[in-house]
Amino acid sequence: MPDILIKNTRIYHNNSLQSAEIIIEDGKVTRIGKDLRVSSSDMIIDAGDALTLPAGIDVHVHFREPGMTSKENWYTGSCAAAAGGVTTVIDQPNTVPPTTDRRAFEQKLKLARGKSIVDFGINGGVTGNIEKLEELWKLGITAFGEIFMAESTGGLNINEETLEESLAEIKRLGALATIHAEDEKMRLELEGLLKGDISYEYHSRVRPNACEAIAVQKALELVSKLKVRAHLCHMSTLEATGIIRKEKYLARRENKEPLFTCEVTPHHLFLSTRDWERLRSFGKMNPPLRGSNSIKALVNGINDGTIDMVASDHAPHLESEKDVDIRVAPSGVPGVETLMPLMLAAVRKNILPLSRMIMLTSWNPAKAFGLDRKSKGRLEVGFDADLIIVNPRELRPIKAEFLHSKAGWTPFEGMEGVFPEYTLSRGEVIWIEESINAKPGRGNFLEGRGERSEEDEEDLEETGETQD
Ligand SMILES: NC(=O)N[C@@H](CC(=O)O)C(=O)O
Ligand SMILES: [Zn+2]
Ligand SMILES: [Zn+2]
Repeated sequence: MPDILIKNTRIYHNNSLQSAEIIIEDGKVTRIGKDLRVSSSDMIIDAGDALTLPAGIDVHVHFREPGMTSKENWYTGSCAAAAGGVTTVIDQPNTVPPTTDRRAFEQKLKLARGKSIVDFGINGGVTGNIEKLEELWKLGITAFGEIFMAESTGGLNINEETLEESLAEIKRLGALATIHAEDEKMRLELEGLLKGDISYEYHSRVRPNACEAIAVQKALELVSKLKVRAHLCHMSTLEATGIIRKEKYLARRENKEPLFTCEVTPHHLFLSTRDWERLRSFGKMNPPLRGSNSIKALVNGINDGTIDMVASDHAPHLESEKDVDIRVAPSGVPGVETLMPLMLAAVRKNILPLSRMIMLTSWNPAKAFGLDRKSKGRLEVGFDADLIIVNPRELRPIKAEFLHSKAGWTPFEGMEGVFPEYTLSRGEVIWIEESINAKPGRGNFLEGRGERSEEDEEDLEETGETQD
């Protein structure tokens, strides 16, 4: 593997931006300093005073393969990630077949290994398949979920009883549960009441703020009852932010780390119910577009530590599928390629400080999903050289024609983003001069903590140890 010297760059270190040089050997950052001497370096990148930052870790993508490859596949999805400065993704289980047993997991793993150009984890589905959860965990899934408390793409939602039983099993395994929190009863009731409503905003009304708040409350009650580690996906409301802030405060008051983390998506931060007119059915996603009060609360939440990370919920659907009646259109918007550009643009616009943006996109997701074990999430000696080089002053309009997802459109069309000039994954330059520079299949599978090789199992049997 070539060694790389990045010179003439600035990094965020000790609470400030500092000039630095970075040496990368065997895929890892091995030295950070000034005027570093290298006898021979295979490649020198002159960053021209641009910033070098940790690349993004997107813990919530739907790459659609197997089964829905007209919308996306592991190659196109991972190219979109790389071009947007994301070098690690975690894929969701609502594919066809859903990732709910060994066979489906192995099928997805093989496809991803053959095609992904970025490193990846795979989540295991929870659909009432309680007897399969242990085998999925041992196969190396990153986490369970997203566990659907309400209907969304794929129809994998489960009822409250099954949710509780599944969470108890996930606790027994010592694994992490990720939860799509919306209240299905309320949604169904409102769907009946709003039968005559044919406006686009209907979708925001049928899944109102309370629909999320009720489910978040329920989920957190189960988390504290069962003491299971959990992660709340795509938080979108003022109410949920309030509940989470309070629960975290109560935990910390007792000197405990909260048992849960949460994420917010760029579409809930930067789009609102005002965009229904522009986006029409293209603005349909779960949870739905929200009003300005929620957006303000989410911005406060990302700044004060209530929200732990941003994730894209990259949910590609084709234009032809979206450009139909609001009730018929599938829910979800693409976003893996615009996650980092939009967050960097938000830093540029003083919506949040750069230090916080780095935490939200790299270290916090790495910690919460156990990827720190895999040397992910920091620009530091010893960590994987998963890096982006960006010029934060270069705001550019987002245009679907330059994006890599098969979706072919973006809800952020025309909005400003800061795109990476280079993306490095384990020291390999995979995005440079607006082009992908990577072979399909170079991405590594990042197996989860439950992964046990057959040898491990035999060792355990011999020593008579059992798993806790
Ligand atoms: N967010 C969405 O509206 N859709 C997601 C599923 C999900 O995350 O709920 C999808 O897979 O299409
Ligand atoms: Zn979801
Ligand atoms: Zn999702």
